[in-house]
Amino acid sequence: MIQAQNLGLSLSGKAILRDLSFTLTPGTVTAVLGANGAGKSSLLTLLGGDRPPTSGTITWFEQPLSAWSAQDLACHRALVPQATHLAFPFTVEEVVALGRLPHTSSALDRMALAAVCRQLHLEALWNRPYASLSGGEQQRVQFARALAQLWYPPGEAPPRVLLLDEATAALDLKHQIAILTAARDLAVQEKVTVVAILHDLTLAARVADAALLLHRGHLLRAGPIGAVIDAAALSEAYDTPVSVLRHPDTGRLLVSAA
Ligand SMILES: Nc1ncnc2c1ncn2[C@@H]1O[C@H](COP(=O)(O)OP(=O)(O)OP(=O)(O)O)[C@@H](O)[C@H]1O
Repeated sequence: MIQAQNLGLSLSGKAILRDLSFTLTPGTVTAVLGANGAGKSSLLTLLGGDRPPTSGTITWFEQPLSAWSAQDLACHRALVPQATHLAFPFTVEEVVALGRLPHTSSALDRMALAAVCRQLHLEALWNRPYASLSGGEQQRVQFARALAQLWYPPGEAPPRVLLLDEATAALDLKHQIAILTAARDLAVQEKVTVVAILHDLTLAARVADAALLLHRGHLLRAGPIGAVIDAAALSEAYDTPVSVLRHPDTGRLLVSAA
């Protein structure tokens, strides 16, 4: 369980996040929603331990996040950013292997790389130079790197956190669903806590169990996804009329500008 209590963040004298309190449950996917500049990426940097909050506390699996060492954190949480440009001429395999750097067993590293390559169907890209890939292909490789980082042998399931910062924004429909389904599987099957910033609200309604809706650094709404995907709350958060409909065949929620 991850608990955030009265979180605040100020940068360059500006209040970016104010008084956020919420709980993230292992085995679930939580979407972080909100307009540009609402504070979503800033919140992810706090949740991943990359920056301390200015006020408030974060507890990670019964321990203050500040008590986790950098090495321990690296073995238990992975972040996929919006885009990653590398200055070195790495192959895809070498980029995915970066995820194993915090770990110490080369035998397990090989198993992790083989498992992730197979799971994400990266065989055809495996020996290609990373820089030669399209933006969407690079994003899939970064996701694979994060999965390799969080990979443990069957039977071992330490607490883990996967943070996705608009990680599917550059992907086509099929790969968006594939990546978010893989993240969801990791949550359901291995009790990983997944937190994903998503701008596509229909996609969020489809893959997330819960959501945090930010508005100008405040938590406007938090809870089960069905309660947060609400026309009035979304219209306020995005400062534009939003409509929420239900697909007549699948029953899934569809969200669009009204
Ligand atoms: N180092 C900084 N100094 C001052 N202000 C900052 C700094 N970093 C971010 N901000 C501001 O904090 C606010 C929140 O930024 P953040 O990147 O968290 O928003 P976001 O919700 O992720 O936005 P987007 O959807 O556009 O990616 C923005 O107004 C941004 O300009």
